[in-house]
Amino acid sequence: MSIRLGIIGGGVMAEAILSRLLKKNIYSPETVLVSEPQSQRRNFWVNTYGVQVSEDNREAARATEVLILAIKPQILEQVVNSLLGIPEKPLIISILAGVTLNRLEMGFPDRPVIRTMPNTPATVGQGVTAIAPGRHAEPEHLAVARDIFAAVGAVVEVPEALMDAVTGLSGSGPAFVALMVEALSDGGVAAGLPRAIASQLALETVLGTATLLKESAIHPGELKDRVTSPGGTTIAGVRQLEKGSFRSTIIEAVVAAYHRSKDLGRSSEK
Ligand SMILES: NC(=O)C1=CN([C@@H]2O[C@H](COP(=O)(O)OP(=O)(O)OC[C@H]3O[C@@H](n4cnc5c(N)ncnc54)[C@H](O)[C@@H]3O)[C@@H](O)[C@H]2O)C=CC1
Ligand SMILES: O=C(O)[C@@H]1CCC=N1
Repeated sequence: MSIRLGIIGGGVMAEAILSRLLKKNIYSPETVLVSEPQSQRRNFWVNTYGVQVSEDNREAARATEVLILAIKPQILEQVVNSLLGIPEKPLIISILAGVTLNRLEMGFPDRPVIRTMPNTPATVGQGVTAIAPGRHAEPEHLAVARDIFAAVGAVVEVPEALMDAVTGLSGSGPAFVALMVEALSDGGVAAGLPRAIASQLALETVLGTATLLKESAIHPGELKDRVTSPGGTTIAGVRQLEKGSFRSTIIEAVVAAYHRSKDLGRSSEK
């Protein structure tokens, strides 16, 4: 059977995306090929998902429909070189942080290319992916990319100039939120809770608050006002957060990740 979908780099994000595509029967395992240099990881792919595997990137590039680049930005050049002269013309979808459409189109001249930024909640179908089409991407290519990422969560289309900002926020954001869940749990333990209960309370609080904000569409500041009783417990905590520059620290974390994404893009063009 011919390969419809090729994936170069079978790591964390490849698995987050492909596991859902397979689960939703958008691709069947025998039509997918993951190219991955680590033999242990290749075995994992075969044993867990039944997809085809290879250590040769050119095998993945035989894909008739889509080739997803899921390697680290730092090895893009090596991967581009490994694919020089491939005759097939699948739609190329990059999930690489920072790497510009200009760089991708230099590596894959005249081919349809779409730059995207998914995030790890894709693993449970709760991701959000921003997509930006390249010069040769037609509406039907965009539709294919939308279908792929809709299988793992929400999809937004943004101008390419905003992709580094997206990376700083939703691409890196799951790590920032995970740190916050961990810190909430630590706070509970510091106040005397057993760890297991503290972790459950922390996680459910973040999940419940996010769901409430999403379903009610109220502004986060309004929700904060609803929780803070005059002279109560919450305002005592908010006061401490403000002393510790909580919001400013998060803002600066997103901006630092945005700058790092830009740096990765610049290095990949050298
Ligand atoms: N981890 C995350 O939360 C997100 C990552 N990304 C982007 O996704 C890309 C992949 O990230 P992860 O999955 O986290 O990395 P990872 O390190 O888990 O996966 C990369 C895979 O590529 C393989 N690889 C190394 N050299 C190769 C080569 N020459 N040819 C083919 N495969 C090769 C590695 O063995 C590894 O399995 C990165 O560009 C990153 O910027 C995008 C959104 C979120
Ligand atoms: O840390 C990184 O570079 C990747 C891109 C977005 C999330 N993880």
